[in-house]
Amino acid sequence: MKKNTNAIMLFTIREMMAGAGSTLAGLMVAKAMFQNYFPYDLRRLIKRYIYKIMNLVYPYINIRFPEYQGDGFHRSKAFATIERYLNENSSKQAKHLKANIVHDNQVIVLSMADHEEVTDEFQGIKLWWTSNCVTPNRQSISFYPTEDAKRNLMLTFHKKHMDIVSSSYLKHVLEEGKAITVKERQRKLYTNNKNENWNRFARSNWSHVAFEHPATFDTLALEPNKKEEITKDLIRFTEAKDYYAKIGKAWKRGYLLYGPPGTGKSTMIAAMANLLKYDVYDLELTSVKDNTELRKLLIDTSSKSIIVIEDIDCSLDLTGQREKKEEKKTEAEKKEEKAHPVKAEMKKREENNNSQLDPALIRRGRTDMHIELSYCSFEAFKILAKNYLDLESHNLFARIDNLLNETKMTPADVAENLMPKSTEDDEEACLGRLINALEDAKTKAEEEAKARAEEEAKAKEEEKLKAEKEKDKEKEANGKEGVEITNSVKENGDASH
Ligand SMILES: Nc1ncnc2c1ncn2[C@@H]1O[C@H](COP(=O)(O)OP(=O)(O)OP(=O)(O)O)[C@@H](O)[C@H]1O
Ligand SMILES: [Mg+2]
Repeated sequence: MKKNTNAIMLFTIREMMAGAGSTLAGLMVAKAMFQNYFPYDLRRLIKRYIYKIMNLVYPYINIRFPEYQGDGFHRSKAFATIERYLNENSSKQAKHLKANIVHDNQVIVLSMADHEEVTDEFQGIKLWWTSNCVTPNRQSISFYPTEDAKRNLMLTFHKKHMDIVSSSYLKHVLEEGKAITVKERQRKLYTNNKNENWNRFARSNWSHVAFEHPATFDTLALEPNKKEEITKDLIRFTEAKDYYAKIGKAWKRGYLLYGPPGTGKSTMIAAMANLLKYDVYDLELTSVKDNTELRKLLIDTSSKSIIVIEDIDCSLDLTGQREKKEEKKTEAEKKEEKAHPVKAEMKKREENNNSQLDPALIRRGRTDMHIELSYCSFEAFKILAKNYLDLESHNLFARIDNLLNETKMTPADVAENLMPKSTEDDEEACLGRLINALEDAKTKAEEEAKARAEEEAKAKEEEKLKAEKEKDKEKEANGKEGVEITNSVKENGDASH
């Protein structure tokens, strides 16, 4: 039964083909006659008049955007951008769509299938876009690879709208298309840290992987008003292209994020990248040879990118100040650092605060906004409790609020305590663990403060004793001198007599 159906279908097509064949044959004969019996000049004249008449009766203008331009090897950027723009409309309007699977088989992007038409409206005018595909007619057998089908997009509109189309519609299509491309593209995390797998012949100085950090401003534990201030600043910046051009300033903005380890500096960078849909360039300054290389790296970044320099205070001594600081270290300090390198590194990181940085680096213009990320506040804790336990309130919150006021704990440590460690770990257990950790931290801090106070008191006592001894010594010395003076006075006195 099924076989029969197929057969009927085939028959019908053959019928149509036969009909079309006779029409085509008729046209071919007419064309051959036209070419054989009319002299060249007369043919040209006739063609010109035919076009003129066509122009009079056909009031539309067609603009064709081929997929490949020039050498035929490079896909036209305009084509790709227009395609993106049309995808937004076509997936709602067109009945035949093509599915393109992108981003490692994770995302399906629908686009207009060949020979589909969609309408668009702009400033009250109507325009039509058609997608065409011309397959080369191959009549001979060739050993060479076959030529691909040529695709193009055709824009049709009434000729009275030519001004609007050329002055604003095309610009609008390209800008919208670009914005959609940015929104949908697989973002990348670039790094200039060349490992052993580094391809020496690669054209770029950056290597990259897909950027897939899930952090967002919603999940970032930070006071809501600070969050709002930062996100508003970022959005204002992205929308200020014309403003930057007007004031003659390069369209870039520097943010200095500072704070102890585990307070969310790197997390915030990921949240910024996700908010703006920008690529991230992780610039490892210690791998940069000199200024020329740095400049090359910066030139080689794409637009819409966030360039991150982690631990800027530790990675490069821009003014040689750190070297001087190193030189000033006492032998004992150097020995201590060698014996406990991890502790020394932690200390260095703890010193990572605003005031320790080279002023040239953090002055306005280089870094426009300074953002301090600090120990976990109660507001920040509430966000973490929502993220990790889906909890908005609990009777243990008040206790945690008090403890957070009394002791310092980084959001990283709070998060670690809140995270359920087994299936039996319920919210009560997680909050209880955090309370224990906070109490431990408080006791430890108190003990440390006590020990420090004792040490300070001891040092002061020692200092006092030392000072007293010095004084005694001085007195003794002064005493001797005094004696001598007395003697000399006496001698002088003697001499005067
Ligand atoms: N403010 C925060 N909001 C949400 N999660 C946070 C926050 N701070 C820290 N975390 C959690 O702690 C982990 C470590 O934080 P992150 O790497 O952002 O800290 P950092 O400030 O960059 O530290 P470092 O100075 O060591 O680089 C993150 O993966 C995240 O899970
Ligand atoms: Mg970090």
